[in-house]
Amino acid sequence: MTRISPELVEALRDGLIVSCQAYPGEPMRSPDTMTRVALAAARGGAVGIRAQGLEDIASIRAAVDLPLIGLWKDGEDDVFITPTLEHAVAVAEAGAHIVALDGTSRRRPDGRSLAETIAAVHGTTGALVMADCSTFDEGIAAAAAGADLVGTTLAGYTAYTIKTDGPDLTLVGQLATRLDVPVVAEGRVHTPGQAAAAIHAGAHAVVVGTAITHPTTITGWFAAAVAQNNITEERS
Ligand SMILES: CC(=O)N[C@H](C=O)[C@@H](O)[C@H](O)[C@H](O)COP(=O)(O)O
Repeated sequence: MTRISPELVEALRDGLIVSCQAYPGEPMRSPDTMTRVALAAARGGAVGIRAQGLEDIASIRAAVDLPLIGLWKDGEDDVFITPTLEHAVAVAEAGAHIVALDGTSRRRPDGRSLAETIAAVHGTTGALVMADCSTFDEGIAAAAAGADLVGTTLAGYTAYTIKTDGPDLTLVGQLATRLDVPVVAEGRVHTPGQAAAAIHAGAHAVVVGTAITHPTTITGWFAAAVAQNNITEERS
């Protein structure tokens, strides 16, 4: 077992982590494609990569020499980001330096508490843990449960949180003020300005996914703007 050193987290400070994920059935859903996307992100200045699925994690770890946050989305339950200890251990064994897992207060499918899960990941794999949270209280609880990093990943994606237009910078700021562990801003960071604002709000690092690595969504943004422009011109 190799224990991941804290210097790896230090290497993420004030940096951009690029999330390279394609969803089931999408054209870019293949480990080779995601690895190429991650290599391209590394060339652009990413200090870390976030990747989903065991094959993508293994492929990216072999090809990209950057800290790797891994997760495994699975199941139809509310808790779907690396939902059980079994998933978390598999993510670490696939090559993730940091295992991202659901850090909310919701019941986990295997019945383990967050603290039990984190302790077991630390004990059996040596990987670090990033807790993907949705509220201030969850972030505080996740740090107390032993999380090495706390992310705002699920803010706006639980039944009891509101999806802000853009990243939830208020939550980032509140957590960064209170916590000793690094806070990672993640979710709906769509512009360079928002990424910079997240660091300014106190984030240790910022994760950007969709706006860099999901061409279907990005194309949709442009297509909608062009269509809107056509409507405006027709009216004038
Ligand atoms: C809620 C959820 O399932 N988030 C996932 C977590 O890994 C991904 O689908 C997101 O793309 C990622 O968090 C990055 O966020 P954005 O794509 O908004 O930059």
